[in-house]
Amino acid sequence: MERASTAVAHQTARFALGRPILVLAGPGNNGGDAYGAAALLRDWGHEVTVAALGTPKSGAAAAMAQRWGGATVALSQAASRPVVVDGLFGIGLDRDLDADTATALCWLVAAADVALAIDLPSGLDTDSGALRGAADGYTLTLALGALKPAHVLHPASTRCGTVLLDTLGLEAQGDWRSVARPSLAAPASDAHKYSRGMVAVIAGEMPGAARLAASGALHGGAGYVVLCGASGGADAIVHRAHGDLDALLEDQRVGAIVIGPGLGRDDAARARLDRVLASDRALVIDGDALSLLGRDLPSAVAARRAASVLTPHAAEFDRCFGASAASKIERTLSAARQSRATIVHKGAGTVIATPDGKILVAADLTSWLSTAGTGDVLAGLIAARIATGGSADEAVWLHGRAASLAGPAFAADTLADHLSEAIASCR
Ligand SMILES: NC(=O)C1=CN([C@@H]2O[C@H](COP(=O)(O)OP(=O)(O)OC[C@H]3O[C@@H](n4cnc5c(N)ncnc54)[C@H](OP(=O)(O)O)[C@@H]3O)[C@@H](O)[C@H]2O)[C@@H](O)CC1
Ligand SMILES: Nc1ncnc2c1ncn2[C@@H]1O[C@H](COP(=O)(O)OP(=O)(O)O)[C@@H](O)[C@H]1O
Ligand SMILES: [K+]
Repeated sequence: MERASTAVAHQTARFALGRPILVLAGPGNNGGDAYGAAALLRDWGHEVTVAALGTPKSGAAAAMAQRWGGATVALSQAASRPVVVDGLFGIGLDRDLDADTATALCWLVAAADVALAIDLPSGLDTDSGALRGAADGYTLTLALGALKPAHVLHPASTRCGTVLLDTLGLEAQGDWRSVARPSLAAPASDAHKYSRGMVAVIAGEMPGAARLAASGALHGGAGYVVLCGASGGADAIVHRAHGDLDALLEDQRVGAIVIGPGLGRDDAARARLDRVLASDRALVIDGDALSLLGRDLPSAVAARRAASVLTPHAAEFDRCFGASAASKIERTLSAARQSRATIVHKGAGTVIATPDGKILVAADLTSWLSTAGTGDVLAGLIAARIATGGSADEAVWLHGRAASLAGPAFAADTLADHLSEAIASCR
């Protein structure tokens, strides 16, 4: 708590620039951090007011309140100040904020020029990222010890402002980490198109979606991309008829197959899906393929001999694994274990889980990705990374970077054009 209060005081001082500071102190250790920071800021010469909610419950927090020693006002009586430090609740919040607390907090945060949350904005569920009365408008959140799921999961993440992490020297081992820029080498000097990674995309009723996936694979670094059952698309994509599917599944050079984008849900689609599932090729299973399998998906995929990557958005995830109130991280991990597949659970705050229990979160994806077809590009890109010996999280990072490079209001058709620059930044 000493280290936490000091970190909070330092960050606050950097932003306060002499302006009056209001510190909100709750009854738990989050409040303890707040009292300790208030005492330091006062000792450094800042004008500090403390608004208290309840009395400190732990010995450590009580000691910090004693160190503050000065007067406190009740939260409900607090006047606004240009700088607000929120130490009402952190990871110990176990129920919604009551209406009076939520109202006072919302008003004080909104009225401040700078609002800093200690560890978490008060009123967020740490593990699920659900809103439990939190205010809007924080400038920054100083995460203490380690990042918590609420810092990266939607909707909580949208309330945090800029998240800064101070590990406090605790070396806390989290069970998940953020998707990071991969390091990608250029192809070996003796590379050829097949050794670079060969990807097959199986088309269906809506060939445009499969074309987008093929384009994602091609621009994502694959050496050879076959589009099976659809014509058109980039000139470098090789076309095969649906009649060639069995031969393609036998082709040992094929490193990964994408099935699902635009596949359709009729009998022909189902028959193609069953043939592909029975193959010993690595698969990326997306869109209609996920919906066709529905609740049969976990067992159908777990029975496969080769690797599978599933790329559901929220509705597809529920269709395959059932709806639940548990956190996106827990649900994705459980789905990965059940299906013995890597799951890329898409959406604002994409969560990736592997069957061996590794969890990665991509929190800072641009919301311009929410346009039709970007998921198809991602499916192809994942296949390209897998066919070249890489991983799904590399693809998620590249997809996010390409979307940032594409700028606002891009169309999925142009997203793959930015993958080259995204890959170039991964040396
Ligand atoms: N752990 C570490 O390593 C470190 C932890 N650190 C800090 O400690 C923080 C966690 O502290 P914490 O565990 O005391 O929880 P915290 O969020 O202060 O609140 C819990 C209190 O609130 C109460 N309560 C709950 N919900 C409520 C509600 N809606 N409305 C009203 N009351 C409610 C609940 O009591 P109850 O009323 O349920 O008896 C309990 O008294 C963490 O975020 C970080 O800042 C750092 O100092 C450094 C390292
Ligand atoms: N609000 C958002 N913020 C960030 N990324 C998003 C958001 N909405 C969607 N995405 C991303 O955009 C892609 C959309 O995929 P998907 O829903 O399958 O669409 P489609 O099937 O039309 O391609 C996914 O990669 C998803 O993570
Ligand atoms: K807080």
